[in-house]
Amino acid sequence: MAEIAPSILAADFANIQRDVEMLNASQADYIHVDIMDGMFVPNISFGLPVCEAVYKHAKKPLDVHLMIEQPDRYLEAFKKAGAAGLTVHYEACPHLHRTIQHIKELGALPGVALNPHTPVEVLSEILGDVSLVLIMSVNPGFGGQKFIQNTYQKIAKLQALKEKFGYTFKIEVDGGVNLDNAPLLVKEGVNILVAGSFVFSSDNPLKTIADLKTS
Ligand SMILES: O=C(CO)[C@H](O)[C@H](O)COP(=O)(O)O
Repeated sequence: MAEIAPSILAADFANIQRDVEMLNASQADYIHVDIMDGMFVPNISFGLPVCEAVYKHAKKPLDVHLMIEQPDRYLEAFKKAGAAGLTVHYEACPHLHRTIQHIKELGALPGVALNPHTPVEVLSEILGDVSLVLIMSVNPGFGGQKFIQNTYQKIAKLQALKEKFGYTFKIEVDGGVNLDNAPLLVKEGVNILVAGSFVFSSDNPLKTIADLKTS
């Protein structure tokens, strides 16, 4: 059964406490927090104060996805703002090993994310050091985009590497996730499904989260 990480990016920011409490009452396993800086990605989402506000009400661990340049500058601050897991982008980290060690030293679970065009093989020397690999199934920056079909074979390749070397990291997929693609994603090896608009724009988010979990 997959774990579910609804993305707070798709919540109603004027009612953030209400939406976090809905997630607390749901079968969600994490709350996914998307940080965008307008540089690494073209959009700006929100920063530390919103992360702190979510953390204040959250009863689920915060899975923080840093879509920012030079993420090392903000690791400690996001850990203090409530991050249980900190995921950085391979494409934003010239010294990825150092960055991953820094996240571990802070006491957070280290994750690495890949943009759609980046092959999984670039992670071969770091896979033993991370708790999570996040495969972007849309180009990062915006919620509500169309799922990229090539993601399936990318996940299959990552799962094959995981099995071959006995790694323990979880595979997370993010972008355009819905009930049509979730079953095949889980079959290919995905452990955590991130879903934003599909959850928050549904008539019954609690049921949508439950349905995704059993997909
Ligand atoms: O990282 C993200 C965008 O960069 C979002 O988490 C992702 O797009 C989820 O939103 P949706 O489910 O609406 O596609």
